[in-house]
Amino acid sequence: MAAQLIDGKAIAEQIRQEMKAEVAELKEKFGGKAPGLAVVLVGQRKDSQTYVRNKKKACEEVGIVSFGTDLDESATEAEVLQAVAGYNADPSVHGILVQLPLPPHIDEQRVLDAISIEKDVDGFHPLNIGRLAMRGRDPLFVPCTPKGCLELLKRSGVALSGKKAAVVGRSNIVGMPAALLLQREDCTVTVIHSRTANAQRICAEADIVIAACGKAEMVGGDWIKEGAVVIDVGINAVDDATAKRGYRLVGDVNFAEASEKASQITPVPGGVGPMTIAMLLRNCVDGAARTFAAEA
Ligand SMILES: NC(=O)C1=CN([C@@H]2O[C@H](COP(=O)(O)OP(=O)(O)OC[C@H]3O[C@@H](n4cnc5c(N)ncnc54)[C@H](OP(=O)(O)O)[C@@H]3O)[C@@H](O)[C@H]2O)C=CC1
Ligand SMILES: Nc1nc(=O)c2c([nH]1)NC[C@@H]1CN(c3ccc(C(=O)N[C@@H](CCC(=O)O)C(=O)O)cc3)C=[N+]21
Ligand SMILES: [Mg+2]
Repeated sequence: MAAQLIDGKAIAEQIRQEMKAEVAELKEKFGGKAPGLAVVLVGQRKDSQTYVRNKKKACEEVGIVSFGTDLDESATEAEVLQAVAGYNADPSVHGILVQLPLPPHIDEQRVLDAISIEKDVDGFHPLNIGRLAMRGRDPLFVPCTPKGCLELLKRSGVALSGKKAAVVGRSNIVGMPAALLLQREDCTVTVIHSRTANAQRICAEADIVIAACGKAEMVGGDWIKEGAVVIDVGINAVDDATAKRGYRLVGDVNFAEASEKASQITPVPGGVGPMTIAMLLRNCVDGAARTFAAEA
């Protein structure tokens, strides 16, 4: 039986429409003040430029003012820190995102730690992650990609409490926070990583699978339990001379195989990617609303 498609692109579009109305209300209530998002981009990576462009477009659609600093690949760490400090101090900026990865000569941790926790819309600050991990505590911001995965599950009517979930990958920005979020929803979570023995067999026991291992189509049909819900975070470019851009995107899940087993599944592209951007805007609007209320 073929799985039902979870249409991330359509759901993200709907969320942007909801936020558009909220931003208009905020403006009304707080004397015309609008949420502001600043994006710092270092270097000329094609994929990073694409995401940053998509973020700016989405901001405009929703009514968020976007700010940007584009630095050369050769920029120093001090220059990046200076851009962050400027946005930390700027009252019209409510969210700051430093696009990753940074060039190797720049210390990513030092830059991320410099972002004011009140403006950490990526949710990567250790204080936000720490609170996410603790019972009875709440972070100011939840990382956008895992938050997008959970939003897809909720809006697709997937019950989470008491379910077995498997997360393939344990990175700070996707796998680990995704596992924490599922656990907060009362799933019983197994985290699978590169040293996990019998990864396929363990994954095949899960009712819910979030795949974020960065390996094209690694999660095959035999990793998926009949009827499981599959969220594919992976974005992998594979060369394809017949494709418009010379490559096409595939996920970390073998879609053709997994969709024969799953009850619901996200596509790549058009799944988690658009939700990541929608959740970034969500965090930005929430941060601005908190700040406006505190100022009023
Ligand atoms: N849609 C979106 O918005 C986003 C998509 N992505 C995509 O999601 C994927 C994951 O990204 P990210 O978390 O940054 O990647 P990382 O490379 O940082 O992490 C990959 C994780 O997968 C694990 N892993 C690698 N190989 C295997 C294996 N053979 N078996 C089991 N686990 C394995 C690694 O284990 P170990 O810890 O042991 O090394 C690691 O924990 C990528 O495809 C990326 O492009 C990322 C961000 C946003
Ligand atoms: N500080 C920081 N925060 C991030 O959130 C962050 C980052 N750095 N670095 C890179 C990753 C990756 N990421 C994506 C965002 C959108 C799509 C997206 O919109 N994807 C479209 C396709 C895009 C295309 O066609 O190339 C889709 O899946 O349908 C993908 C990936 C955010 N990341
Ligand atoms: Mg680095």
